[in-house]
Amino acid sequence: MKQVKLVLEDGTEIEGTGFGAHTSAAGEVVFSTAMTGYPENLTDPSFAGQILVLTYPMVGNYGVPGEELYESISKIFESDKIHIAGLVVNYYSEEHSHWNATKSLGDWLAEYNIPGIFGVDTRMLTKKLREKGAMLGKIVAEEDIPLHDPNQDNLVAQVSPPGVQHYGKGQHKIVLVDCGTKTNIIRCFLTRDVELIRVPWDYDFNTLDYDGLFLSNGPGDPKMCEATISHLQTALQQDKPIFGICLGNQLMGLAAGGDTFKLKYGHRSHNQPVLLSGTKRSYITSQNHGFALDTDTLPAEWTMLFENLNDGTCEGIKHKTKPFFSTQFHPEAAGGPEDTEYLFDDFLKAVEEYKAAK
Ligand SMILES: NC(=O)CC[C@H](N)C(=O)O
Repeated sequence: MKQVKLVLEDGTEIEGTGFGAHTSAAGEVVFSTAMTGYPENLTDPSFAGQILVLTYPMVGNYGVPGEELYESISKIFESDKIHIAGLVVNYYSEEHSHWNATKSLGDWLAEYNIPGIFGVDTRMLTKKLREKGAMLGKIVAEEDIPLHDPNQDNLVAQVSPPGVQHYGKGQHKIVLVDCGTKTNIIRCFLTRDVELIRVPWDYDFNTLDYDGLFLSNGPGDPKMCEATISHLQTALQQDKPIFGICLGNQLMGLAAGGDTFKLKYGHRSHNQPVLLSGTKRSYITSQNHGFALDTDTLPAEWTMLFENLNDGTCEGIKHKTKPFFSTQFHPEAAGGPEDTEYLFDDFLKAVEEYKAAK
């Protein structure tokens, strides 16, 4: 293992030990306070372009599970590769032990040419990111490289699949617009009565025959998804149920005529409290986002569905009369609490009602 360093755009330089691939990488440095779930986090396409700091002090101790398939998608991972640009941890546990581990975290990172750095005071680093906001940064091994802002790239186009795929044989035909979907969203649909048509981010789904539309999570600035927003504006003219998660929530808001903004340092953890509007009921949710919808910009036919109890930001919206709703948090979890998975049932109930009325 060799010495490497983490360099931030404010000039901070932190020495540490390299693990994973011995290479340099640049990206946006963000932190997650989730205590477990690195196999899920690292393969979540929403992390594309980001150098991820995990605040949990010991990482790697349960290794990395082997690949198993469920209906041709991964049973365990959230996509078929690692999407983060780099990983920053305090203590890397080189020795792992878990019943389904097949390799170490370091070997897995190396397989995808992703660098990691450990021996970093992640508390100090997280405080800095909280005070100054998410910053650009780089892990530097042998070769110095320039900083790079991934939010200037169309990351969704990079992670979205090239073609259409079909799954399941259920009675409700759902189109999943894949802007970088987590596979647990697919699993959540396939354990219900659904036939899923998974289409690329810029596919004109209005040409398809379907019962309900789903908008996935995905990386980067939602305003980059112009094609999706424009197709969605057509779908919003109709009455077919629409459900969106995370990036899907931001796209729903943008298509409705609202605006998004970049949060100072985002929400990335498994314990974000949200309030269901009009009730005193709160849920603990899994989150991973750096942007948010500005609810003040929502047109009059829309209303806030969930609110973040830490900072008051928008955690979901719904249309006042049509069956359209979306959440900024992750009802599919993976990792994190599954308390809001019932929203998939609510969506399919809306689909049933729509079909019955037709
Ligand atoms: N998980 C997601 O879908 C993230 C959405 C968007 N890229 C954000 O950071 O806010």
